Amino acid sequence: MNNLFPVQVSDLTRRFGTFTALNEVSFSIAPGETVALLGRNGAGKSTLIGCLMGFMMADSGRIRIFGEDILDLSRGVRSRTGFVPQTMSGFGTFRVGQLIEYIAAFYETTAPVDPLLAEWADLDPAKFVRALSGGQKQRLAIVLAMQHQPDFLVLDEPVASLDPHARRDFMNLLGDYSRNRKASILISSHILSDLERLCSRLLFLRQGRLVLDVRTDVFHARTRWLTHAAPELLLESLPPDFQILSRRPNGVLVHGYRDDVMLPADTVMTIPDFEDAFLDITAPSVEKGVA
Ligand SMILES: Nc1ncnc2c1ncn2[C@@H]1O[C@H](COP(=O)(O)OP(=O)(O)OP(=O)(O)O)[C@@H](O)[C@H]1O
Repeated sequence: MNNLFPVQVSDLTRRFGTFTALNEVSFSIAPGETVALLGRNGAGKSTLIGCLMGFMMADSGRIRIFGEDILDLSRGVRSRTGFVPQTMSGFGTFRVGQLIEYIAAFYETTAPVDPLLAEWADLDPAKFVRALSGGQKQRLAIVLAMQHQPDFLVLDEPVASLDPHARRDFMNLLGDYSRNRKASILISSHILSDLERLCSRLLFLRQGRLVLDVRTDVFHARTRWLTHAAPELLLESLPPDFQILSRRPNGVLVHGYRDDVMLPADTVMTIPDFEDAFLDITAPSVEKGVA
């Protein structure tokens, strides 16, 4: 693992009683990378995010943020991180403008909110937080997490309550932010089309395990459905570097596909749609026999 990566997660395991919510998860995030955290309900995304943000302790494994252990982060490193929760709660008695100033003080930020972010959020600073709609609260949560221009930003389903206009504009804003600032971004969302467009890397979690960690362009170039009337023949012919992600009665979804591999005659190769691939890769029923 590259020591210079701002985010390094190694062999992270988190249990709740006898249930293992995260199972030896390892990955890192480079500067300027926007990484999608993908998985069904209960796959472990929020647990992983909780550990990454220091809200929750892992049972084993290690997290380093900008070279520091998550259990012992300096104020300097904390001020380089930002977090957008699924829903914003509390602070109802603050006015929007007051809360923005209050949170900015923790980061020792004196600069005003970036005009593009402020324009996108379109919030009335005089309004009480308790009087905001769900989507407006989510916009405020985003402003609070990004106003100090973090170098590592984590977003846990940040767009669920945003309308389609606000969602599209925010995704564009986030893409520009990551490119311009070279920030490392981890985002979980169930809106796959957004993640496919925005993210340069994909992490697929299934039942607490990281089953695939891949660059988005590589995923598209090298993930294929292979089907054959005699699927056992097809399976026997697959080279060891083809990772089987999912099985169906007549074939397999593989990652690592190359054109130069000889497959049985009449093998049909198709390019999976991203949503279909997600459903197959993350389905718990395919656990058996899958790499
Ligand atoms: N405090 C807890 N006590 C017991 N089990 C928990 C606790 N928190 C989470 N879990 C379990 O851990 C697993 C992972 O939960 P987690 O919230 O991380 O999933 P998720 O991928 O974020 O799901 P979603 O998409 O629904 O938000 C689930 O099976 C959940 O029931």
